[in-house]
Amino acid sequence: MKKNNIVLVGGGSTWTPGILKAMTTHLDQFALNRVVLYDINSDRQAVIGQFAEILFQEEAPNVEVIYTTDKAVAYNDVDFVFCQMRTGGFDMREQDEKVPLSLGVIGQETCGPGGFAYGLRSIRDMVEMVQDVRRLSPNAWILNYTNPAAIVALALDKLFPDDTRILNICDQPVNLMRSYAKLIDRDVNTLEPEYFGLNHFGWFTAIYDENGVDVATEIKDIVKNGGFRPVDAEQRDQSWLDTYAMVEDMLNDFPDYLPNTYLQYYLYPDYKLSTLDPNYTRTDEVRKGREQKVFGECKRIVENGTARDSSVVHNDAHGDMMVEVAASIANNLRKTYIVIVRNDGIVSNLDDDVMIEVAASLGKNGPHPYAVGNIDTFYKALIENQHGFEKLTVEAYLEGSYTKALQALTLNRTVVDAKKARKVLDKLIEANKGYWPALN
Ligand SMILES: NC(=O)c1ccc[n+]([C@@H]2O[C@H](COP(=O)([O-])OP(=O)(O)OC[C@H]3O[C@@H](n4cnc5c(N)ncnc54)[C@H](O)[C@@H]3O)[C@@H](O)[C@H]2O)c1
Ligand SMILES: O=P(O)(O)OC[C@H]1O[C@H](O[C@H]2[C@H](O)[C@@H](O)[C@@H](O)O[C@@H]2CO)[C@H](O)[C@@H](O)[C@@H]1O
Ligand SMILES: [Mn+2]
Repeated sequence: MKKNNIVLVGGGSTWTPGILKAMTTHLDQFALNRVVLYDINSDRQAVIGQFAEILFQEEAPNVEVIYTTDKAVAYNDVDFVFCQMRTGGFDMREQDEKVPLSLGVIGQETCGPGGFAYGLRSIRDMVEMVQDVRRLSPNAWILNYTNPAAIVALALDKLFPDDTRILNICDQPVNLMRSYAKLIDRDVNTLEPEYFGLNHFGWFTAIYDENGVDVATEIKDIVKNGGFRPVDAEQRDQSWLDTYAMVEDMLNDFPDYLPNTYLQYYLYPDYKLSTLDPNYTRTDEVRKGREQKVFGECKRIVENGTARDSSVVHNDAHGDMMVEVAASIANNLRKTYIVIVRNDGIVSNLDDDVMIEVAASLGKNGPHPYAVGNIDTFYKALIENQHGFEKLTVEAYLEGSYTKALQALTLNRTVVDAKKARKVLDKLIEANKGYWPALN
């Protein structure tokens, strides 16, 4: 098996220790020669980088570990880029959530105006990353997890249409699959999904077990009676438990398919707004929770010189998926993953340029998506509206267009009212000075 050189962009991310741990436990599936962590923030990078050195020294001493803030080191001779950057960090995530909430609109990092603001920040850094990687490692696979993945995917598809080695992925479908599997007491690896939609905006239409039986109805019947929880509920903050509980409402209203949890913001914007605190949002929860825990634990491990006693830095759906996706490509395993690809007829009654999220076989030539066919009016209309929002967001960025930005926000189901959209847009422009292009 080929030993891969990989770089983690956003090496100082809160998710990095879990991903590194997953790498050390998947070496038989995804062999490693060199792991580079790259971040623009040297302080964050140093903490996680020193942890990485200890982890690999203990678990895989033959793998070279480097942490750096130098792109030339990071992107040189790479086989796989795992990208998970957050332009503007948690300070700007806080603005994405609190600015809309201050004006009575949903504040969420990937949905609605928050996702719009984050998208306009992410595009610039993501484009730069692709250009840098391609200069130094023309054949590297770029596996992107950076959010808002829907907007990032659309922008990269528009700007690098011939680059067939960029793949955008979200871990939420896998996390939902793991949660369903627990609900019906099955091994998730025996289940095969059918899925369509946009990122953070899709539905499972079927889930087949190893005998070809669709178990979606069994899952829906349990969820509709309440008590749906994430597989890793004991590690979750209350807001995530509330989010999973909303799947029951969605299914009772729209029983056709199992919905992605993020649809709650688009289907029940008034109710969700009434539950959100403009002064204490998910960013506050993450900073007090995951960020402190991860950085505190990495510092403790560095002081003690061992990671062997650590239960905080563990595998999770996110890390496992990132490594398993890379393994499926590197070793041509052609396993099924839900990924984001250009539609090009997969959903027959949607435009070709929509970046859809769909199940695909993943091998050395990339994703081969499974055909979906025609989708029903309700789903088609929801997706086309949301795609309009995403497309106009990308065009607003590329053209520096205030009008397109206003159109995008007005289309979004969490906003709708154009006067509200204008107020939110103007306040977001102020908050994002230095990150966004000028919008005229
Ligand atoms: N696709 C998914 O399903 C999924 C799942 C989890 C996280 N994510 C995404 O992963 C990213 C990291 O999330 P987090 O909560 O750990 O955030 P974080 O702020 O802890 O980590 C992001 C890191 O990226 C760094 N960074 C910012 N700009 C950079 C650039 N231009 N180049 C290199 N590094 C840069 C920051 O300094 C920071 O250390 C976010 O985009 C998040 O939305 C996606
Ligand atoms: O609010 P955060 O920062 O905790 O999470 C935002 C991310 O939420 C989803 O990711 C899940 C993931 O699906 C699951 O496997 C587990 O690792 O928890 C994550 C969240 O806690 C979403 O898919 C991502 O896009 C978000 O970045
Ligand atoms: Mn996601």
